[in-house]
Amino acid sequence: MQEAATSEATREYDVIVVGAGPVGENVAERTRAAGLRTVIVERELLGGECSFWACEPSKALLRPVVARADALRIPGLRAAAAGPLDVDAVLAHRDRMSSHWKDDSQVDWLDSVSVDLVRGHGRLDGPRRVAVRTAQGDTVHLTARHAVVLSTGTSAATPPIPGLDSVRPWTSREATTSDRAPGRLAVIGGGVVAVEMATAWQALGSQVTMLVLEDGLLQRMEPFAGEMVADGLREAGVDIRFATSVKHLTREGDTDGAVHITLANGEELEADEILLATGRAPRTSDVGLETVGLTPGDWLGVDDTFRVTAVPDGWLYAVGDVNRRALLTHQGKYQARIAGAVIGARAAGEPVDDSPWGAHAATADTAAVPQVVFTVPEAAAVGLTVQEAERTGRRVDVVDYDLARLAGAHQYGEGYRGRARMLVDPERGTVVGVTFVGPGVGELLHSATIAVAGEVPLERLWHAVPAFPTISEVWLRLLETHRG
Ligand SMILES: Cc1cc2nc3c(=O)[nH]c(=O)nc-3n(C[C@H](O)[C@H](O)[C@H](O)COP(=O)(O)OP(=O)(O)OC[C@H]3O[C@@H](n4cnc5c(N)ncnc54)[C@H](O)[C@@H]3O)c2cc1C
Ligand SMILES: NC(=O)c1ccc[n+]([C@@H]2O[C@H](COP(=O)([O-])OP(=O)(O)OC[C@H]3O[C@@H](n4cnc5c(N)ncnc54)[C@H](O)[C@@H]3O)[C@@H](O)[C@H]2O)c1
Repeated sequence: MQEAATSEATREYDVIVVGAGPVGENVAERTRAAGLRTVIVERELLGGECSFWACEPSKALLRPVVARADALRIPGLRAAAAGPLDVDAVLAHRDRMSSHWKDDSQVDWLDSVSVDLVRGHGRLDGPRRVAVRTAQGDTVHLTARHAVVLSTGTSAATPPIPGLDSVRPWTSREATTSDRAPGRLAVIGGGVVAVEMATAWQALGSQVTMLVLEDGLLQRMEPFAGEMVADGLREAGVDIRFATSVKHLTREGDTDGAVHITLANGEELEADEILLATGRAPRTSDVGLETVGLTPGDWLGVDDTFRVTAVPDGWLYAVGDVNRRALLTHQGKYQARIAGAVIGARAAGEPVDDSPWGAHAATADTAAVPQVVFTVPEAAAVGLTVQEAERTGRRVDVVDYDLARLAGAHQYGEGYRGRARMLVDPERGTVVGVTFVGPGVGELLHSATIAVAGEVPLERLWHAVPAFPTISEVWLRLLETHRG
């Protein structure tokens, strides 16, 4: 399909998707595959945050760091890997993995799946209507027969710290795209962006200081994950300050002077750049929510089929980061597959199966969300943590295992350190949560996701034999430990 030319006439589609990040692209592909005429609206680059300012560039920065840490554990390879990273080569690799911030291949793909594209800023303009302001200043009016989908994602949240604007802080965008390592980088936050970007820039030559409100990292995971990731960061030279809040910021001079950071406890420190890694805010402040009775700037609450619950008649859907169910690309794409199918079924007058684990309900959003944190060591988790089980009053058996005892871990690298935790529902005899921390565990996570989402009985898991000598033998050890 060609990019649409602008005109004042209203164009009618079956489905309008606003926001062509990974989620919007997948919704559009699915509704088109269901036979619905679909248009997608994008104001920046097709591929969204994930492709250009988040997952892809950040993982490209981290892969050499993680690979080098692995190589340093291997006899015969250690000496070869002992030197510093080739920073220019890493940054060039990051640029390639971000397609040099061009979306031509995405445009070709959209074309190949027969979805129309309108470039510009989309806003709701009353029920089933979207007005797109193009870069040329024209307005394209669109109307939808069946559904409008908002998949506008999130941007970095900015905390109310006095002086913040005047220091021009880095957000995740600058942290993933910078073409140089600042001499001193201060990071505010202790979540996923903070630990990943601290890992990357420390290895690329910055002296990183983390300023963390809480007394641990990665608060949504099991506490041992944050502890082991903190150990790894400290060993790499990162200065982590827990229970620390920033009171005031100033920057010397106009552009590249030092940032002065005053902490609430009165301490002062300096940095060349300061990164805000303090969570995300929904991109809903300028998408016309007020024209359909919603409040601009709010997250969009949805049911399990992604209909926005506060809007009558079921024509408005919100999919991906913007509904706040799980701020992850793979989970957003799962939501997109479900949303595409349900919009298709409703348009065709077919029955909707929104029962738990049905074709049209995103049950995994609440039962089995996997996440890998790409640090040294990696942290990977799916399903419940002990804290979540306690909060929701769910009884669980907790089974722990030290990964260093596995033959596969010894083969993986000398001095391997890692931990695993499995949560079992004692009544049903199924796994409801798993956390792994250690080198290489990211690739192990899907086995846990299958166990949790598949509700595989422990008796049957006993027959799933892990290969020797791999780290996946942890499954056997966890089951043996549970049996006593
Ligand atoms: C540094 C970082 C690293 C991350 N790493 C990972 C990772 O390794 N794995 C993982 O699973 N997740 C990761 N994430 C999370 C991941 O980036 C998001 O979950 C994902 O991008 C959400 O996709 P989305 O399509 O919902 O939104 P987005 O990717 O934000 O896309 C939304 C799109 O909508 C467009 N848009 C917004 N408003 C309008 C409008 N009014 N009109 C037209 N277009 C509009 C935007 O331009 C954008 O293209 C990371 C996030 C960050 C910040
Ligand atoms: N590998 C991955 O899967 C990956 C990588 C990066 C990001 N992400 C996704 O992106 C999302 C955003 O990540 P994030 O790290 O920005 O958010 P987060 O919610 O994980 O962490 C936010 C951190 O900021 C701190 N914070 C919040 N307000 C603050 C304030 N006023 N002052 C000081 N600290 C403050 C919090 O205490 C917390 O430590 C995550 O939900 C995650 O799902 C995923």
